[in-house]
Amino acid sequence: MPACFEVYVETHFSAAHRLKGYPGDCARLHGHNWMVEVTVRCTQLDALGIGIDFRDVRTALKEAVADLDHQDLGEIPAFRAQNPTSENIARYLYRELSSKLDDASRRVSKVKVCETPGAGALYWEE
Ligand SMILES: Nc1nc2c(c(=O)[nH]1)N=C([C@H](O)[C@H](O)COP(=O)(O)OP(=O)(O)OP(=O)(O)O)CN2
Ligand SMILES: [Zn+2]
Repeated sequence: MPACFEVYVETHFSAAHRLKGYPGDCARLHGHNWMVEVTVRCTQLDALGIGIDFRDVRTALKEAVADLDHQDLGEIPAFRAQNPTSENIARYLYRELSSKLDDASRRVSKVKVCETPGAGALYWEE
């Protein structure tokens, strides 16, 4: 069986959103402190025993999240045609991060987004 490590880094961002068509208060503009966790699957370790440096993951994650931080998410092009739900934000960040971090020996395996402690969504592609 091939060796497999998963390396993860978490961060937060603050933003406003509304869920168009939602049958309740989430249809109104409101804010969250979102938690985002990215997990990178690595099949090799370097000479230091590192699959991917936490710092490299954190840099990519902070760059991706910077485009969302302190924004009204509905005004961001990625969320004009789809609601900025946890699911859609997780998919958006997965694709942003995959384009920066994937290589021959590692790939982003999942992104987790939580709007409130204990409730969120995970996205991955198989
Ligand atoms: N599957 C999803 N369900 C909901 C989402 C979502 O993105 N994916 N989003 C919302 C709203 O954004 C809502 O603001 C968050 O709801 P909730 O987790 O219930 O948070 P509250 O602060 O409203 O918690 P209460 O304890 O209910 O006050 C809804 N659903
Ligand atoms: Zn919300």
